[in-house]
Amino acid sequence: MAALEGAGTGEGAGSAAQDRAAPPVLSISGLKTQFGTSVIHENLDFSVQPGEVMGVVGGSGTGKSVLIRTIIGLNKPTAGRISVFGRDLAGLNGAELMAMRSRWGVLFQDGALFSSLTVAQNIEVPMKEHSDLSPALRQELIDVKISMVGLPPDAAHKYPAELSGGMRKRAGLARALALDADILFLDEPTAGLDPIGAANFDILIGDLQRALGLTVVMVTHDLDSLYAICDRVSVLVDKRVKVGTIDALMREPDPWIQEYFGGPRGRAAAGSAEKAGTQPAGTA
Ligand SMILES: Nc1ncnc2c1ncn2[C@@H]1O[C@H](COP(=O)(O)OP(=O)(O)OP(=O)(O)O)[C@@H](O)[C@H]1O
Repeated sequence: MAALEGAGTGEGAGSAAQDRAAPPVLSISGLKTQFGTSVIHENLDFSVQPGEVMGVVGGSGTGKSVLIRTIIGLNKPTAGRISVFGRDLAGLNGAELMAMRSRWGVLFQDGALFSSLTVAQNIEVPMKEHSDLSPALRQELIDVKISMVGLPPDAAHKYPAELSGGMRKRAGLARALALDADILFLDEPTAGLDPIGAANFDILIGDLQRALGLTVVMVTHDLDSLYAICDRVSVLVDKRVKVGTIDALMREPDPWIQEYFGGPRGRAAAGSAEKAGTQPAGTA
């Protein structure tokens, strides 16, 4: 990883506002994850800068979802250190961890909404858990979040089963942003959407990232998303991570990386990004 970390200096497609000189928002060092005898990550090191959109890719089973779950504390690292806003997560007490959790939002693949709650009630869950806002203020904020993710106002009273897949993802995003998060973790946000729905969701994430100054860490299989909104990409391969701009990664001899970015799908995504005038990450 070290050879590539910070390899590209060009601004990416996502967030021109990222500050490479500032202390990282997220810093991972020597991370090892093991389940029984199965080692998933070995000695991972990487960091994410404020305002950066970091993609996370890798073959099936390389531990992309486990990485996100480990960062947000749902899985305990076997070894290594995870720091967010300069604080080692392992050193936080319960109250500090709770406060830290209110600074990030998470959107899992299926939106992970509570099926027995309406969209408004789903968005209200983190507000109730992490804030002492009055019910009236919560209601006002819920309306703002619903509109922010491009849902119609009447979506507030609908149950997840009454929404399309794309709308469910938007509702999940509204819930992830319920508390004005600084960091957004997204696990396969465009999975299951048709290409137009996926492209629209990428645009929404890019717009929100810029408008709110978010730092985004996004697991994806979607090459179009990588080109459209990511500044750099972390590739999980052989239990390790290689981090760089797409441009820098394409110079990596690793066969999986070559196939992924240089294969037919990678070339098609690069071609459509060029046609659409989207600047591929790190090729400035
Ligand atoms: N709690 C757990 N206990 C044991 N093994 C686990 C656990 N969670 C994940 N794994 C294993 O860790 C490996 C990585 O899983 P993960 O879901 O992170 O893969 P992924 O890279 O996200 O894959 P995909 O692209 O297919 O979704 C898999 O082999 C999985 O079976």
